[in-house]
Amino acid sequence: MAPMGIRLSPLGVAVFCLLGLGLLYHLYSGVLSSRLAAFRQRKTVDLRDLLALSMEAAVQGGWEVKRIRMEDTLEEKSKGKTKEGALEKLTLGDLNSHRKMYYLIRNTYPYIQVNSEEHDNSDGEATVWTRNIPDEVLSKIPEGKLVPAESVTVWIDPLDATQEYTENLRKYVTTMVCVAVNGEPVVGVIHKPFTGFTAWAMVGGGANVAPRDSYNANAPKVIVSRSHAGKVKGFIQQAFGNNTEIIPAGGAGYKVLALLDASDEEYEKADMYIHVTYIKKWDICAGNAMLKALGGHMTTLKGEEIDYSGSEKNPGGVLATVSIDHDAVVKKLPAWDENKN
Ligand SMILES: Nc1ncnc2c1ncn2[C@@H]1O[C@H](COP(=O)(O)O)[C@@H](OP(=O)(O)O)[C@H]1O
Ligand SMILES: [Mg+2]
Ligand SMILES: [Mg+2]
Ligand SMILES: [Mg+2]
Repeated sequence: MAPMGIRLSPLGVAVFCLLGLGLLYHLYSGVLSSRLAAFRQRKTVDLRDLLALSMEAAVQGGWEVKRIRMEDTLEEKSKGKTKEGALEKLTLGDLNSHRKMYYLIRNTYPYIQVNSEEHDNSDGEATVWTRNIPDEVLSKIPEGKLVPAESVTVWIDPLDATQEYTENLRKYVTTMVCVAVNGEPVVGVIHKPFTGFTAWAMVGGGANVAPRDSYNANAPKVIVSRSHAGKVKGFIQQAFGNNTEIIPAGGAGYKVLALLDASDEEYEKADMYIHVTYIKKWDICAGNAMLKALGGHMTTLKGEEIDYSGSEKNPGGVLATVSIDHDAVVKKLPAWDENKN
């Protein structure tokens, strides 16, 4: 019996409850669907998959780099000047390689951040990764490693050593991909289009290159830029003496391989790599990941770690070593002022 003599019909109660539920649904559906969307975006990616994809991208970009060089259709242009006033060259090799590499990665993982040195206005390429992981990777890295997609930044250099590419100095030319997680470089791929060799490494995973047996930290052979050298020679002589052997070479990727035991051709066997001008993160991230995976270091000239998220700029120079006391080398370097080099 309801109070004050009102009788509730069961049908009325049911209709009332349904109306109430409808109202609640209406009020909360917006909230629920946006929560659901946010949940879906919390995607993960497997770093071993990203390594294999990076290798595939570097190889496919490398085919374009090689083809354009063989056909001698570089269509060399200038993108402008570096901070120090050197011409920044751009060729069809850089652009075609960018298209292959960038869209292969973007189409496979549309929700991760990919930063390439080059850009294009085309509609892109309809390529997707085959999901094939090379046996050499599977045997050295038996298990995948998941990370949140939003923590990943991929850096692409579709053609490193463009200057040397235009001079037909083929051995310096590489294509590179790097994967950083929360700004830390963890996967590095450096591919040589003209020998077909692909160097790869994953921090805490494995690598197909290794440090050499010995390095000379006291009287080192130092590898440096041949086309963006700045005042590197004086800087090195101040640290290690006037008779220090300095090896000018093209390409940031090449110079990292010259520190290692890479098997595809003869390298100069450098003990350290020093760069003093304004290099970008797509030039150095892959080498940094590779050295880190092998127990080595790449830092600014003050010994600071380089953060591979956010802006592409690295104004603090580069010191790269492996199997030697990196901090002791930093201490030997002259005081560093980025505005004076
Ligand atoms: N001061 C600078 N400003 C801009 N880019 C620089 C630079 N110094 C070096 N780089 C880039 O770093 C790479 C290696 O340089 P180097 O061969 O002189 O050691 C080259 O990459 P790209 O060829 O991909 O442009 C070069 O353009
Ligand atoms: Mg480069
Ligand atoms: Mg480049
Ligand atoms: Mg360039």
